[in-house]
Amino acid sequence: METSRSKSSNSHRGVRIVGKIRPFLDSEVSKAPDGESSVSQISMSRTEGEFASVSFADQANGRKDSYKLDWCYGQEETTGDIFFREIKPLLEGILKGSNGCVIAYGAQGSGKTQLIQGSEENPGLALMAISEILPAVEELGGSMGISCYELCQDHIYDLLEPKEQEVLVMEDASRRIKLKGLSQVPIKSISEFKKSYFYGCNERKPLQKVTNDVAIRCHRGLIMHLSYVDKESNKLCMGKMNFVDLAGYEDTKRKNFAKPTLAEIVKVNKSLYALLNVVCALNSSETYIPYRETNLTRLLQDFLCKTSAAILFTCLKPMPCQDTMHAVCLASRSCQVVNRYRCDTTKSNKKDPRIVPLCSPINGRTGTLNASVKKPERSQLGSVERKGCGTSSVMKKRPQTLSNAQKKHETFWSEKKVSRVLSTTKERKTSGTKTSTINSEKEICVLGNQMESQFSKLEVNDPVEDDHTVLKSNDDRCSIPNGDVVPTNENCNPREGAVLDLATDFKLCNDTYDHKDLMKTNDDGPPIPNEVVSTANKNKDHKEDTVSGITTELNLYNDENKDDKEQTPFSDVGGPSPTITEKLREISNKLRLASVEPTGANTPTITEKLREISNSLKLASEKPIDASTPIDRPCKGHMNMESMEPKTPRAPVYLRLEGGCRYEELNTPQDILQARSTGLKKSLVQECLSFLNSASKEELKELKGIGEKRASYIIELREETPEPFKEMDDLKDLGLSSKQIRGMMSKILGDF
Ligand SMILES: Nc1ncnc2c1ncn2[C@@H]1O[C@H](COP(=O)(O)OP(=O)(O)OP(=O)(O)O)[C@@H](O)[C@H]1O
Repeated sequence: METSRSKSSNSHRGVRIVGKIRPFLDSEVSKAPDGESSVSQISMSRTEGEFASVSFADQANGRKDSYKLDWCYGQEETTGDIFFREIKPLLEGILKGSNGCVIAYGAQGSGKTQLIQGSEENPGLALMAISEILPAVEELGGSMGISCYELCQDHIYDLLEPKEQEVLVMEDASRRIKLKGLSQVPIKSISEFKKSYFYGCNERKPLQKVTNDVAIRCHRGLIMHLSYVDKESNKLCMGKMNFVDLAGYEDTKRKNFAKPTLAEIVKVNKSLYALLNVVCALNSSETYIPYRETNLTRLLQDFLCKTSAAILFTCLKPMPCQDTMHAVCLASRSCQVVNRYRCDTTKSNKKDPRIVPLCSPINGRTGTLNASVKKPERSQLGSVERKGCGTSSVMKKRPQTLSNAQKKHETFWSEKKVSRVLSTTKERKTSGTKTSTINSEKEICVLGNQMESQFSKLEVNDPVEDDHTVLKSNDDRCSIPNGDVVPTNENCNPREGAVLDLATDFKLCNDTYDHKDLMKTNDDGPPIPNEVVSTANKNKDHKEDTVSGITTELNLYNDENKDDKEQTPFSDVGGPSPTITEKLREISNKLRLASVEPTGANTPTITEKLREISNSLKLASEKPIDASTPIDRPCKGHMNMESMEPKTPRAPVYLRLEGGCRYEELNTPQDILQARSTGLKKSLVQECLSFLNSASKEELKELKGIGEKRASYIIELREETPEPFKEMDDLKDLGLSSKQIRGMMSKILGDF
């Protein structure tokens, strides 16, 4: 009879995943008096030499979940059947000097120990194997030995010769695994084997466990070592076979475990995950196999590799239970049949090679899983339940797309952001008695720069449109005023967003100026009324009017904030309130007008214009104001409405620059004459300098103190730099004294 393994072994690459449904126990049958429970709700279908699928009927939901495995054995099939079909073919390889591994995996009480170890009466696979190998090795003139170990909480202990030290997993120079401290007991007969194995596994406890007596959930293993000298090649032939009875998989989320137990289960599950990841990686022919995750996988490294043959038995209880379904689902993910499918689908995923779209050939579900191996986490253990099968990792990757909860979260925060803007607006409305204005050059420059950059952004992304189309949204407009309309991500288009950003910046900008040290109150000075701005901008050209318009806008905006009763920056008295967006749009249009006008080399920029205005503002603010000054200073908390009204500009005044930006008003005729003569002197000096920069050599030589040498030198300087003389001090380079310079200049200018 051809074994199922031999049929499918042609395509077998890594670890074969085989299911085994154990028979019902008497206790399980007796629970249901009518015998209903004995009718298994687990069903399986097999395609000889291909695969088997295990299905769980979920009667509550009326659906059936199927998981694909390499093969599956039913309740009626005995351990002998399994040995004949699955293990016997393996033993041939072991006898030839290769390694083999048989692992029993599944939920608690699913029949793992029974399958591997069995009992005297019902021998398990290990006993059957040794019964087969031992006579063969003796025939070859070789010897056999066994080692038994227990793996508790990721520590390995020797069961046959218990010691204080735990067994260490080490690698030799050729990267072969050495288990330092694990004893090897020679076996010459089956009875010796039974004695050592059954006593070692069932009776004897490792020394550490006796003292601590904590861990009860452990993996247990039996390694059969065989060696003989091949008579043909005269070489030593060594083979190993590892039978592993894993601790039962338990879902930590389902039951309430005590703390030490929970920690123990978590450790067990972690190692199971690591093992299945290794199996996955092998079955997917991955280059990296994650052996180093746990001691279990490190220990099994020589048995779970491409040169060794391995079978993972997934033991199943006959009645469906959550742990069994988890276990078979995880095993199915590692199954090579599905992994072939996965390999095909990976090709189509070019964007992210780590993410593979999954679709179980059986249940047709899709999912996104991480092909890279991660350390398993407790929370992830339960999350794989009833998901699509087939991945190179049993770990799930966080979905790339946003879940509803995440979307809600993000919407919440974006709404929060907008409401923060609104609350800032409201705060401004109710902020009480403070009056504010932009009153320093720096502030205006900053604001100018901000607005220029903001509007230039708008210019690029936001071509001029009809005013009414600019800020349309679902709800007529997306506006901040009065907090009536709350813009959200959903109902604001990008254009509105841009304006909103601008509005936010604008408000932030003004918020900054709300700060105490930037405010003009009764304590530290008067607010700057509009008329000063108007005066400062009077007689300017159209462009300057535009800029002053902007300034007026800003002042209006600030002046609106002055109203301690209304304190509504966006509302006017007796009419519908223009929105901030409308105001900003107006400013935007004015700025655009200003920016599209042809500008000469000397045309001042908006910032420069604003700086000019700032200077004027400074001048006004620094001027001492006496009682007769027509500008009323509002008391703190009271708005001076008079200052809001348009005023006839005062007569122009003469100003004298006193270094930097400080101006001084000139009142007496003497002051005015002095100021004029100073200006005249400066212009005469400029005339002299331009003469020196342009006169011919002959003309230069006619000047006092300029001879042949100096004239040639001046010409040389002019060849290097077109205008070498820009200030009086530059003349000192010619080696002239002050007296000589004065004489030279009087010659140029002639007598007055
Ligand atoms: N093939 C079988 N025929 C009859 N009884 C079986 C078979 N397999 C398992 N059993 C019985 O089922 C029970 C549980 O089996 P076993 O102890 O092997 O499970 P386990 O998965 O090793 O449990 P644990 O995870 O607790 O070690 C035992 O009483 C065992 O006798």
